[in-house]
Amino acid sequence: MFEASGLTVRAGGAILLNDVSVQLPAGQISVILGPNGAGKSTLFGCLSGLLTPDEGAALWDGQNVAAMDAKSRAQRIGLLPQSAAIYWDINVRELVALGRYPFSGVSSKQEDDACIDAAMAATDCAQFSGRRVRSLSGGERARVLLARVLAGRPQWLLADEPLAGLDPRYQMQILRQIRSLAATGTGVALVLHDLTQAARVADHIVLLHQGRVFANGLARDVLTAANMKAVYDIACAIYDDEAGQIAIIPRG
Ligand SMILES: Nc1ncnc2c1ncn2[C@@H]1O[C@H](COP(=O)(O)OP(=O)(O)OP(=O)(O)O)[C@@H](O)[C@H]1O
Repeated sequence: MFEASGLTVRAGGAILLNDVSVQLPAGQISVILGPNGAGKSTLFGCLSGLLTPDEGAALWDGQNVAAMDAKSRAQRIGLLPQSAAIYWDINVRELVALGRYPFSGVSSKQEDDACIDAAMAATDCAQFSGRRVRSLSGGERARVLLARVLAGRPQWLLADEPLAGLDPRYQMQILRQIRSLAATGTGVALVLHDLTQAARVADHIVLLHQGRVFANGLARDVLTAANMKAVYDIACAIYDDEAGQIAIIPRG
């Protein structure tokens, strides 16, 4: 269980998170939604231990993440940041292999190679193995960056917009992979912007607005027309699809 307990983050005279408390169970997919600037990436900063909140704490099974040893935190929590910037023009396999860095000295080359190969297969990146990362398209890079995180076999995956730039086929493939990770007990939290994708994949949704939790629960209860109007200031049509899930169509 991951828990945000009363997280408050302030910067530059603004309150980025304001007393945010949520529980994110392992083995489930939690989707964090909210408008631009709502505080989603700031929340991931706190959950990953990269950002120390001014008040409150991110707790993993009761342990304060900010106080964890950095190496063991990196071995357990895989963070896919929102920015897809790549600063070194190394080859794709080398970049994915960086996901094994927290395990240097504790994992064998054979184990590292198996993790790298599996992550590249899961994201369909093996075909680019020897390519320079800067020669890849935006969607290809996004998959490679996800592969780097998966190569670390995290117990918790925090992925900030993992579907950004992916075509519909790869969106579905990556969501299938993420679902199967959760089914094996991995904790998963995703920031998404596509409301229908969020409804499809989420076990539960946390809707942030202006640094606060506006709603938290099942997709059907959170993604209501009234909540979408209040948070995004948009009108939405909400349909039941043939699979018994909801589709949310912004109408303007
Ligand atoms: N150092 C800072 N000083 C002032 N405001 C900041 C600072 N850092 C971040 N912010 C603001 O905090 C808010 C939350 O940022 P955050 O990146 O968490 O939003 P987000 O929900 O992830 O947005 P997006 O959907 O655009 O990625 C934004 O309005 C941002 O401008």
